[in-house]
This record gives sequence, C-alpha cells and structure tokens, in this order.
Amino acid sequence: MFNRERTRRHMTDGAFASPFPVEDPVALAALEVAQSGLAAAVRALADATVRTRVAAPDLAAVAEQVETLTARLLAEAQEGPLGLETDSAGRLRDHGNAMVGMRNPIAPPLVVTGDESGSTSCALTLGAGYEGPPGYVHGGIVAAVLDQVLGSVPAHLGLPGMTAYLNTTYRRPTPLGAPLHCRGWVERVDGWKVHARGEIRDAQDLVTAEAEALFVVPRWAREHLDRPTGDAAGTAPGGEAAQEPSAS
Ligand SMILES: CCCCCCCC(=O)SCCNC(=O)CCNC(=O)[C@H](O)C(C)(C)COP(=O)(O)OP(=O)(O)OC[C@H]1O[C@@H](n2cnc3c(N)ncnc32)[C@H](O)[C@@H]1OP(=O)(O)O
Repeated sequence: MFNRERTRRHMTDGAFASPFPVEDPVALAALEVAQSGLAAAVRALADATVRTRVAAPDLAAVAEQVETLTARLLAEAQEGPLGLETDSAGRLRDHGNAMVGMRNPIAPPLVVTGDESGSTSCALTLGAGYEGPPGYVHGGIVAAVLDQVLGSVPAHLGLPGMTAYLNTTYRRPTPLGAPLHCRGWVERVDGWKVHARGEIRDAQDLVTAEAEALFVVPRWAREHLDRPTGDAAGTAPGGEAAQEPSAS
C-alpha cells in the first residue's frame, strides 16, 4: 500500500534513500568528484567545439586526440544507459539524466531545489551548445528545463510521476549566456496525478516561458511507493530491491 508520509521521509530532497548499502562512501565520494570533473571538462569541450574558430588542421588534430580519449573511457564501460545508482550520501541518483545528471556532459547540469510544499527552484545559465534561434535557447531545451523543474514538484510531494503532458507557452525568446531562473509549484493533487505549473524568468525578471503539466505515478509504480526502490520518474522498481531502507 502507498504510504505518503513514509515516502516523503525517504524523498526529502526529491530522491529516494537507497536500499543498497555503500561499501566505501569515502572512496565513492572521491569517484563522484572525478566523474563530475570529467563531465564538466567534456561540457567545456562541447562548448568550445561549438565556438572555436581554429583552423582545419588544428580541428583534425583535436578530433584525433578526442577519439583517443573516447577509446580510453570505453576500455571499461557499461552497456546501455546508466539508470539509477546509489550515491555516496546513500540516495538513489540518476547520474546520466540529460538535465540533472552529474556524469552527463549534455546536462547543463541543473541543480533543482525544492521543499515538501512542492515548490521547486533552479538558477541556470545555458551556453552556446543549447542554441535554437540565433542567440536564444532552443525551444526543446526550454521545455526540457521546465519538464525537469516541474517534474521535481511531485517528487518533493512524495508522488514521483512521469510526465503525461507538458504544455509550454513561449512568451519571449530565452537568452543564451545570461542568468535564468526556473521555478515550479503545485496547482492541484488528484490522487496519483499532480498538476503543476512553472515558469522561466530572465535576468530582467521577465517571463520567457511558462508551462502547465500533469505528472502521473504510473500504475506499475504505485504498489512500490511505500517500499522506495527507485525514482518513478523513469525506472521500474526492482522486486528484489524492495526492502525497507533505514529512515533518513
Ligand atoms: C525528479 C524527477 C523529475 C523528472 C522530470 C522528467 C519526467 C519525464 O520526462 S518522464 C518522461 C516522459 N514521459 C513519459 O515517458 C510518460 C509516458 N506515458 C506513460 O508512461 C503513461 O501514459 C503514464 C505513466 C503517464 C500513465 O499511465 P498509467 O500508469 O497506465 O496510468 P493511466 O491509467 O493511463 O492514467 C492514470 C490517470 O492519469 C490520466 N492520464 C494519463 N495520461 C494523461 C494525459 N496525457 N492527459 C490527461 N490525463 C492523463 C488518466 O486519465 C488516469 O486518470 P484517472 O485515474 O482519473 O482515471
């Protein structure tokens, strides 16, 4: 049975406590620093790749070096996507997530904060790699940011759901390379369904985009919610992992 209070306790930061104990949290924390450091370096590489004006021979030489580095990383790599992993703080994290994944150079990465009232917030600046119209953020990226920040609303309520719909209205172009602020809030909770709203504002505090969305806890996840084993935003809880984690 779903136990909302207990689920809340396990999701104080929008992520479940992991049922899998971490053998060596200190070593894992050091690995996480290295992983996020690599992602940051590759993110900077992607930005430089978009903006560089160096000549063709230099580009070819850099491409060769990058290919060598890619082969080095693939010497030991898992098949397929990352999914959920237990972090050094004992929480289940989606480190490969395209918006918040600390191991993902494609992710800005967003740092979304929130509270148990379901209000969420995120400060961000998007660079050249997210361009759509010249000088402005791609509309799909704008929607992805809103999806993530609004999607954190149900997670903070203890009702982690998948996006059933996200209706985005673009009020004015969202500038690249300038500070932005995105926030989300609850409009209505209806059983397993959470209606959320949110907006992105620019540095002049003007709304550039707003969205209203429905997040639904999938049927397959509902029976597991009092046994937190996964983030219902994207991953089916595994049966054998469904054991009682310690409260946090
Ligand atoms: C911290 C985490 C942040 C995460 C933010 C990012 C989240 C994501 O991007 S998730 C990825 C994108 N979304 C998806 O891939 C979802 C794909 N869709 C699905 O999996 C399913 O359709 C899902 C889960 C939405 C609902 O399916 P299911 O669990 O079978 O429930 P279902 O019976 O169809 O619907 C449940 C209720 O929701 C309603 N509903 C479902 N979809 C919709 C919709 N599009 N519009 C209106 N109502 C809907 C149903 O009418 C039903 O209502 P009621 O209970 O009142 O009869």
